Amino acid sequence: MSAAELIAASATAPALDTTVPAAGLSPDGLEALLREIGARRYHNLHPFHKLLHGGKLSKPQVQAWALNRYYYQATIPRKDAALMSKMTDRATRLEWRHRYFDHDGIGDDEGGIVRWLRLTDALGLPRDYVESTRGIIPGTRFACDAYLNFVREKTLLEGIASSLTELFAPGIHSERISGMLANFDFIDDAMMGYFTRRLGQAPRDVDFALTYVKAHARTAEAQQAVADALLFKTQVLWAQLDALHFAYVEPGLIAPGAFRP
Ligand SMILES: O=C(O)c1cc(C(=O)O)c2c(n1)C(=O)C(=O)c1cc(C(=O)O)[nH]c1-2
Repeated sequence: MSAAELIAASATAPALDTTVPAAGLSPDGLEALLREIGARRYHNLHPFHKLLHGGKLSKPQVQAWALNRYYYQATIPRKDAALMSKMTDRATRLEWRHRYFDHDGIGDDEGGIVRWLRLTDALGLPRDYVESTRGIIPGTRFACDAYLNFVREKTLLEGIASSLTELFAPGIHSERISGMLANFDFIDDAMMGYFTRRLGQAPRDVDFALTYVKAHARTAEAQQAVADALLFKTQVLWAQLDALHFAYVEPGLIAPGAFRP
């Protein structure tokens, strides 16, 4: 689907109603609502991703994506550390802590952030420039910081619910690996290492988070907060791609100081 077709489809799509009924939902009813939010709002639908996975971007545009996405990667373990500080129960912390180590690394595992830097290295971006985050666009910084602040400020249940976009991540990761390998001659298997690894990690993460949310959101009010948290998170992801599209696709207005191909 082209960007124009996507825009036309979204203009005529029926509204998404995420109101939880006053009597509340069953745990499976809540899961169905969350899956509906993902089906309608996840960033796999964003035109920028269609361009990326379809090989319709130039190498400098792919560099801009990888450079900006580094800030999301670097925010995730900070977010998970903030979330863990809200877990008064040791068993829950023990369940969650591998998510932190998945990104920062532990023992022989170098972790996701280093795997991401291997991608930016191979794309020709200097590591100190990437790690400094000097070149990211403002929209990336504000969206990622909003996610971190959301988790800091909201309840543990809302924080866990906001991670549930990962329910939909394995699909987009597979699409990205195969699409980018097939469509860009400057991408190879090693550069997709971050996503290949996530294919095994994300399903395990969401199993726990989804079970937790279904067990703990037992009132209509709590279920509404969960649905709202997931919606918020889809907006965190969407806003990053809107900003990238605006700066590096069209109209091509790059903020002062941001990476210029
Ligand atoms: O490539 C993607 O589209 C994508 C999306 C998401 C997501 O849905 O938030 C995550 C990831 N990747 C990812 O790699 C990752 O480690 C991750 C952690 C989280 C989270 O909210 O805790 N989301 C995501």
